[in-house]
Amino acid sequence: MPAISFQSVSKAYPSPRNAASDTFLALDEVSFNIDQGEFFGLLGPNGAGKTTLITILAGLARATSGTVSVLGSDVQSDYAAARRKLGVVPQELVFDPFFNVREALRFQSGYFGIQHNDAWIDELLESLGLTDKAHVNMRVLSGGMKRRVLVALALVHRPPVIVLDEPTAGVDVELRQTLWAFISKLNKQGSTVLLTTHYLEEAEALCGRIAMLKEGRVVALDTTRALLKAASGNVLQFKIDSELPLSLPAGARVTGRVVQYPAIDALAIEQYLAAAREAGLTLHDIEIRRADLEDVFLQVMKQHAQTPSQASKAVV
Ligand SMILES: Nc1ncnc2c1ncn2[C@@H]1O[C@H](COP(=O)(O)OP(=O)(O)OP(=O)(O)O)[C@@H](O)[C@H]1O
Repeated sequence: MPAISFQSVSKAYPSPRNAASDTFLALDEVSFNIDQGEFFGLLGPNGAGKTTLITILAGLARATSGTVSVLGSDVQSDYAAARRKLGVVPQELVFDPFFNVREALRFQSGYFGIQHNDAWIDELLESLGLTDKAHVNMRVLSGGMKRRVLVALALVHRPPVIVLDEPTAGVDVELRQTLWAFISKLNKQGSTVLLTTHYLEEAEALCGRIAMLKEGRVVALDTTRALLKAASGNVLQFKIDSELPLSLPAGARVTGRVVQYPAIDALAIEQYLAAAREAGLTLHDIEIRRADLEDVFLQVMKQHAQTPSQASKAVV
């Protein structure tokens, strides 16, 4: 039995552009399974439909069509059972301002009918670096501390399936390390993890399999290893002091002073370097590296660039 199953999931919202009777498909026939024990990444650009899919998984929104189940429990028809098996860390910082941290965790335990949960609550506080905040009111915690509490709240009932929706957006390095060490430990102990993130180096390091969504459709789904292997070869990277001259070949990714060219072989690298020399460019910190998940992501998104028919994907 899969940990999570999405079968032909579609979600239509009222169209933001067109007449009131029009709808817009935020999810379009999304189907895939996540096996028990996987660390699975769900990636996609802004607006791809990741949060919509997670909201449906958490039973907080209804799919327009299709079915979703958690360890065999349908998220609609068997909501309570599915919810008990899931721990969802939401993207938004939602919390009750009247409780301190320990009270909030006890209250959440009660919601799931769990009494005497203090040993596990202590372990959660300790693992997430929250022990000295246990008696602090949620209202006065910093954003990063509130995010830690959200993780603890999601895990308070020891769910076998953990869903993290951009858990490291805007959080410091220390929390990232603490969080990933803890989540990886739970994964090694058998928990299934579904992660959405825009930090592709985190996804590359943590996830065994990855699905990429674009405009509500799955456009790539494979092991991280296979996705990286299928990417076209190497990347030539260098820094420049000036603008990139127009005479240089197209296809560069430019971030500030850093220029990156996808380079299939040595000949391609030589050609880029020759073009730079002819243009009189001074190159610094020249480096040739293997394509990483960010390169793969950009390649996949480019392959599925919006076509005119998709641009007007409104369904009347
Ligand atoms: N309640 C809603 N009503 C109408 N449209 C919505 C609603 N919620 C989301 N959408 C639209 O559905 C699409 C998918 O949004 P969603 O939030 O799922 O994307 P996402 O992949 O999570 O993006 P991000 O990376 O920015 O969090 C977007 O075009 C969004 O504007």
